Amino acid sequence: METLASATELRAFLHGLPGVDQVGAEERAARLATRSIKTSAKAQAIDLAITMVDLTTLEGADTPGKVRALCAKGMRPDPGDPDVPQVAAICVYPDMVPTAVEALQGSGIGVASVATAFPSGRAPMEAKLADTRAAVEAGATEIDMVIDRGAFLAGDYLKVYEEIVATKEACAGAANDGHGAHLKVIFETGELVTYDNVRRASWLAMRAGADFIKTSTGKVSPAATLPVTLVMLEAVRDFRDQTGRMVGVKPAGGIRTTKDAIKYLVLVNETAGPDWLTPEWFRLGASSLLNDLLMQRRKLATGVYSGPDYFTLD
Ligand SMILES: O=C[C@H](O)COP(=O)(O)O
Repeated sequence: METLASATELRAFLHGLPGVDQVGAEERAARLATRSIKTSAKAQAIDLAITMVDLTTLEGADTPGKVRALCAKGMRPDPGDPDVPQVAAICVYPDMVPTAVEALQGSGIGVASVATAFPSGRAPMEAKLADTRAAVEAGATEIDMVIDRGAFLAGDYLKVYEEIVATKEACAGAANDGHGAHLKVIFETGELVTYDNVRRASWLAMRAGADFIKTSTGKVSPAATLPVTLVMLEAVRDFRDQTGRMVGVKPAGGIRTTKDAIKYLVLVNETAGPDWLTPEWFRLGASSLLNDLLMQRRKLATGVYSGPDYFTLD
């Protein structure tokens, strides 16, 4: 993160970024989405995708029992096959963090908490920071904050920048061995409307210290799309070229099939490059993708399609 001269400097920087070629981005994403991969590579891709899943439940009706069941599923996605890798993280609301921390103890799986008045981002700053601190103190290893889209769309970039900086500071709690929680910054790209805004939000968040940039909350349509993710992957690639710092990317919302997951992996490889093809730098935020990955994995291994009833619900 860096010290900014002023709101004027930030606005000039963001508006000085090259505009996104909308047609070009959409065509490139569509072209990459048609790329086929060999069966052996598909098996590897499915396992890689499983390791990248932030297995998510973000419902008003979430209960400790549901969160514990999700944690069990994340640790051992297919009880019938111990070779299936575990997921990257379990993503929950802040009040469910203690339950997830306890259930995942010793597993190495991260506990991601949404924060800063998720999903709208509409609350006084102090409430947003308290939200974040509570999650970190309860043991969250990752914080998925939402930006203030209203401020962004009104052109108040400095406000958004300062919120990200303050949230990053709140992530540096006493928990997590003193290293602090990793900060993912959610743009809600469906509300930012243009690819130019997505590029601006990406650079704004990265300059403010984001560890990850994330497309969506899953509560607004459109959520994650391939072209939006392409724009974000270009941003993290260019940011590393300029600063030497790597930032991760997390598309989230509406990703439900193995086919979709593999399209994202191809996009990562071809846009940011293979350095990003690890759970450290790329995640798939999803509430109901894991079962399809498990079904396709089993089908590849046995030739038999097990059907959704075979696996526990996710
Ligand atoms: O961060 C993850 C999203 O909330 C998940 O959205 P989804 O339920 O559409 O998979």
